[in-house]
Amino acid sequence: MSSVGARRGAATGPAARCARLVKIYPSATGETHALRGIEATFPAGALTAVTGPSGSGKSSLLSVLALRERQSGGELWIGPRAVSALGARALRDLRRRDVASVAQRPTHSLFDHLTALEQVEQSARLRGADLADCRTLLDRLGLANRLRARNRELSGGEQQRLAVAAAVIGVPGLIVADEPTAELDDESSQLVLEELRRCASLGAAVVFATHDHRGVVAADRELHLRYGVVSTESDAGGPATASIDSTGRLQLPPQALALFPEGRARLVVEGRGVWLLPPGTGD
Ligand SMILES: Nc1ncnc2c1ncn2[C@@H]1O[C@H](COP(=O)(O)OP(=O)(O)OP(=O)(O)O)[C@@H](O)[C@H]1O
Repeated sequence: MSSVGARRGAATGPAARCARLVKIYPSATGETHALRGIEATFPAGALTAVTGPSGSGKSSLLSVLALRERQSGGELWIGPRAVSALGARALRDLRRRDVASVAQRPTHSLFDHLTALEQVEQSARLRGADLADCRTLLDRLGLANRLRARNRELSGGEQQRLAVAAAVIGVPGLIVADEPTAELDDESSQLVLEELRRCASLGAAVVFATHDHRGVVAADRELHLRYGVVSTESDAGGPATASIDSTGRLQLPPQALALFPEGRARLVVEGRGVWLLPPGTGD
């Protein structure tokens, strides 16, 4: 059984959770604060779509979640384990067996010298999965006739489906995919989303970034990022709720922000709610 989350049905606690997560990229001209205190939970058995405008921090969040990048601050728990407390060996084991990722550019997740079947078999071996499942999986993703093809012989869409296959074989507890349907037509997109759904139904926590309406519709929940924080959260088809972080901050949507040109508000706590009023206005 995976150490990350519940497997084979019966989903229980979160497969991953982050609190006050910060990611800062240093550069010659200064620092970019890509994540500014993310608070989020990624439940086992659920498909979470991470959305938001370009530059809002989706890929940065996914890279940290997938253990490809270390956070600059805050905490990330994978299953019960705080990532900041893990040594190199424990991290490597988690990456191999429990956390799978599909990079935004599929070739970054693939090896040029291996055939499609060999790529998936390699992941299967690392996770102790049954090698016989590899062909079936590639078949489900529409790649049955590309088993012996190498990357350079595959189309962008085929590479993307292959990267998904290598990530999901053996159903690791946490599957992180950066825009896994970006290169795909409707039919192939459907195959990928069905495969991610199958993994969730087997107990994996699936987290994927998307600009794609098809992806949002297929997900159980949506986390919407703006300026490196979770702006709103919603469950499938339900209303979005604004996210309030552990320090009490919440992000106003742009249309509400326009009501406060001075960047200040008067807070009136009343009964079960709170009024947010431009300074100087009456009750
Ligand atoms: N390796 C890096 N070095 C420096 N800055 C980076 C790096 N990666 C991302 N950034 C910056 O961090 C911010 C968030 O980028 P990120 O790629 O996480 O956003 P995104 O929401 O995934 O965008 P997109 O939808 O365009 O992929 C941006 O300002 C980006 O320029």
